[in-house]
Amino acid sequence: MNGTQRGFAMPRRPGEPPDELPPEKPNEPEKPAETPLPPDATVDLAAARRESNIDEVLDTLDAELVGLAPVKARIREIASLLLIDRVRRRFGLTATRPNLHMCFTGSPGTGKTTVALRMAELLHRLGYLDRGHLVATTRDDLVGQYIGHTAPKTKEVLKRAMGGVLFIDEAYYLYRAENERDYGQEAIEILLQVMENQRDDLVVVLAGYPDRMADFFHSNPGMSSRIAHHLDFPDYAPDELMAIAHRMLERENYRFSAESEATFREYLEIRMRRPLFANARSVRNALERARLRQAGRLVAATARACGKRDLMTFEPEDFLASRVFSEHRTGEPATP
Ligand SMILES: Nc1ncnc2c1ncn2[C@@H]1O[C@H](COP(=O)(O)OP(=O)(O)OP(=O)(O)O)[C@@H](O)[C@H]1O
Repeated sequence: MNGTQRGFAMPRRPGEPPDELPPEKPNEPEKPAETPLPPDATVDLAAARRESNIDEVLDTLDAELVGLAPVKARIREIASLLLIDRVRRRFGLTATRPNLHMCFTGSPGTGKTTVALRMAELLHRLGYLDRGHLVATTRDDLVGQYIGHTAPKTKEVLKRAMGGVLFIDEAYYLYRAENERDYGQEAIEILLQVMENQRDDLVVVLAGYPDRMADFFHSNPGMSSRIAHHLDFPDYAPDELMAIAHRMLERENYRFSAESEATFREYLEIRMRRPLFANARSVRNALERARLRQAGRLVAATARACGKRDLMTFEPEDFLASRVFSEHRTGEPATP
């Protein structure tokens, strides 16, 4: 359907599926290059690597995320595989495109969405995905509340994600074992079909807590068999969280005073043991709140001139005013 025809299309009735997904392409071997290189030719892999611009994405990933060495290593492996596939095609060597659907397990705030975003960019640069964008979803984006609503909803999301990465956070909520007629099952079936038949156009990343993902795969072996890569995102240790905080501050032109660094570390050690702790996301939120307090402190101190150093520096009171400290002192229950 071209753009003009679409403009004159009849409005959809409620519950009627939207335009169908793009036609399925069988996962055929890649076509060889028009004129393959002769068998005795050689290719400069470093130049091929430069041309694809993948190092830029890999360097961004390194700069952006502290730690996560095994995750970064796996991403480099996938990048190498796709680069070699490209070079093979230049020699007329065919191979089916690798399955790249993935599962990212880890607690909230461990970097799963950020890595999925960089992955999408990388796959685009290597010619695997046409667009390389990320569509982040949860059950509510895919599953309807009434009969007939789920298929159109799921297909609409899939259509938006075509050419990029579809990220499904807490994917296990799609499946509700206690309710046989849950509409989530319908979404899973559509996803399975697209993951199999249109994997040249879309990479699906399922994300969530490790134990719940394991249960989900146990109940949905079809889904499990379509996942090629499992990447684990462990919780961060206090030193890593401090390194993350430093990196965040550096990017925003802030810094800790010597005393406030120790206060922030103490804050983190308490916060980590309380409910709803979300790793790097909690670090980000704590720094945002400290920024607010620092601004209040500076504006209130009208008797004192304010220099660049003051504007950049967090002091202990910017953290000590946090509820985490007061609740810790009084033993009150944690608040989000
Ligand atoms: N290793 C890290 N180094 C630096 N920043 C990090 C790291 N991991 C996560 N972050 C930052 O923490 C924030 C949350 O990360 P992200 O959204 O990728 O986590 P997530 O695992 O997808 O969490 P959620 O499931 O809650 O969305 C982002 O701002 C991200 O840049």
